[in-house]
Amino acid sequence: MAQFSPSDLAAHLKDGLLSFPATAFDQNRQVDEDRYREHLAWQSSFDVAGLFAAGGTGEGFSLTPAEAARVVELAVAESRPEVPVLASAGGPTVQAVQNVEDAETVGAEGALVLPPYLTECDQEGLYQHVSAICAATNIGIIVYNRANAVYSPETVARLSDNHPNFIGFKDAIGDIEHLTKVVAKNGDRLFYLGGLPTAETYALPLLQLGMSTYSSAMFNFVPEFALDFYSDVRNLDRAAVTEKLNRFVLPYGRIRDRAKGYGVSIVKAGLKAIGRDAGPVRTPLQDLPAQDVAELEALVRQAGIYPSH
Ligand SMILES: O=C([O-])C(=O)C[C@H](O)[C@@H](O)C(=O)[O-]
Repeated sequence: MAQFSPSDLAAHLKDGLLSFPATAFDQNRQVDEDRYREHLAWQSSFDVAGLFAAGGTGEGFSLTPAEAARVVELAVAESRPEVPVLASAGGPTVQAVQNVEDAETVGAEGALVLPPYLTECDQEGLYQHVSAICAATNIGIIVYNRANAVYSPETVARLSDNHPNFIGFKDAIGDIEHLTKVVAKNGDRLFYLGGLPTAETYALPLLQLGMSTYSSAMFNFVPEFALDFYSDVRNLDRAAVTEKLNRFVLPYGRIRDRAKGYGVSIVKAGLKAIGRDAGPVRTPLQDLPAQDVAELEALVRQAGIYPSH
């Protein structure tokens, strides 16, 4: 049974940093439960507002529904009670509905709707897809505006009007005009989170648009730095944000840009670099070669942001 009502969950998440933990795999690319438990316990020991298990960085798109349910269950078991766990809902509508039903059963407080795989979709179809997901559960639902799932301001408003448990809008498109319209139309009824690859890069300008938080993939391996960065953003400390962008975030982005999909793979490389190996990624992603991992490790050390424990 969820401890947070959907509206309490939104209020809780909107003013803290959000973690998207990597899912640990063993060398056969099967979920490594022990390592995942260890990673989750470590992630939740920091002052983070929520843990999105089996999200994008958690390779939720590469998990079977049964694996996703188990990963969320493990996350719920390992997370501190004050840190809510959210699941993901992906693929076709029947699977996404299954994902949220499973998530609620294992104790998740909410779920993020990932874009459906492969097909194009228009507003009515997206509305019906998310409506079915919202109707299948009592936990809070957030949509992820990305790839083939671009929600118009009107579709977002329709979901808000018809589903009290629809609580949030996450963006990875970065279209300022679109975001302005979504926020202007939906206001405080929802909370808004940034989800572009390496969300820190955009955090300060997007705050002005109403996105008070974001999903930090790098929180996986440099949690203290990620929390300091978030605090600088919320304090509107432009000088401190710029210094941290130059010291780590932008050079990190240059390694990330070497191949498609590295936005996720580089997180596992980062975990390897700090001695908390979470194993390989699953295809279609590819792991970073050893020389890139070494470069990332050197960057973390030079930046002085190796985790303290
Ligand atoms: O679902 C996810 O893992 C994401 O939201 C993508 C990343 O967390 C992105 O925001 C990032 O790379 O910082």
